[in-house]
Amino acid sequence: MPIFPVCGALPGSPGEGHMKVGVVGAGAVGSACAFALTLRGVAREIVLVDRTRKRARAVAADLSYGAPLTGRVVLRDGDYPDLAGAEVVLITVGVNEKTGGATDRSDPQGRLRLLDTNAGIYRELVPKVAAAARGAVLLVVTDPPDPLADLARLAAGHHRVLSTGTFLDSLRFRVHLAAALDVDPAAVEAQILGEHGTSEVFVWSGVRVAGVPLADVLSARGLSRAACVEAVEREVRYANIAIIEGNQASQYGIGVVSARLSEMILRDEHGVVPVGAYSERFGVTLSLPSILGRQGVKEVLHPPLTAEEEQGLERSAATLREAGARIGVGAAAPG
Ligand SMILES: NC(=O)c1ccc[n+]([C@@H]2O[C@H](COP(=O)([O-])OP(=O)(O)OC[C@H]3O[C@@H](n4cnc5c(N)ncnc54)[C@H](O)[C@@H]3O)[C@@H](O)[C@H]2O)c1
Repeated sequence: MPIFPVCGALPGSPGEGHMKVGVVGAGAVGSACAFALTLRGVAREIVLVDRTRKRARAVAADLSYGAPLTGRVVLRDGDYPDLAGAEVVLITVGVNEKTGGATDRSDPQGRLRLLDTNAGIYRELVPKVAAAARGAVLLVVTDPPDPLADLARLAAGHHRVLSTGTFLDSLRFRVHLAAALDVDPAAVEAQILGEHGTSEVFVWSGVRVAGVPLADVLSARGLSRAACVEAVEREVRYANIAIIEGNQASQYGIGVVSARLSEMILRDEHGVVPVGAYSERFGVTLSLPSILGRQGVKEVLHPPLTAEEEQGLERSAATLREAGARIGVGAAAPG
């Protein structure tokens, strides 16, 4: 329901560029997603759903008071049926790394430690989301997003399911490379592929600064590649844990990432970013550079990789297939 009484219809009309986005989960991440969606002017209507309705209502009300300075958007709290007509639904419910005990840098399981608990929540909730928001693209934000996207795809009964995957990791990669090289992150092209988790693959062979290969930039400055790799990977791999140690939850970066992905989908932009989608080749959801449009991933691109990176991607896929098997998703081995 609208936070405040509405006289007349909500802006826009469903099916005519209404741009309705659902955010399921109004915790730290869901609130940050709704905030970023509001600031970017992505949607005309944002519906927040949480098991604690009061929380969703409070977040929607809080954002509503800033919305007149952003764009024309109506924010509401709601229940699952209120997601009807949404074109994109972000799913952010579940335990986070802090409450789920996934903040140990030496734990090879990493975010996969949250899988069993969050899979239980997804089994119950995704059918309700899919029944209400029939044509929507579902964007899985909850950790670990890749196996949960596989579960959500089966529970929803369609393929319009993405995981935020390694888009955020890739931005962290760009930001730390840019800091190391003292350049604008916008000039750095760099990607992380595979799992949003400990088996992720840094594609060092593809790093460019305004088209110039990293090796050339480093050698022109007399810098060591090994030192750069070690320092940047350490920062990026544990970026979430460092944030949680200072502020309980990693939320703002993923909020902007989720809003930007929603925008690419709603506007049928054909943006190309590393995002998690089911891969026939790997038999599981994992991140590869993907062309995003109104129905989700339109096409996946396979960048050239070194033999080592290729092996890393195979290992990442195997890790995710094992995780899927653990929750009964039973991803088939690739043919
Ligand atoms: N994909 C990424 O890159 C990324 C980044 C940061 C966090 N995350 C993940 O996002 C998730 C949410 O994190 P958070 O910090 O917002 O947690 P949080 O505890 O602040 O919020 C979770 C919300 O989910 C709601 N919820 C829980 N179970 C529910 C259910 N069954 N039905 C409806 N609502 C329910 C809770 O009421 C709460 O409001 C975690 O899994 C976290 O690890 C993912």
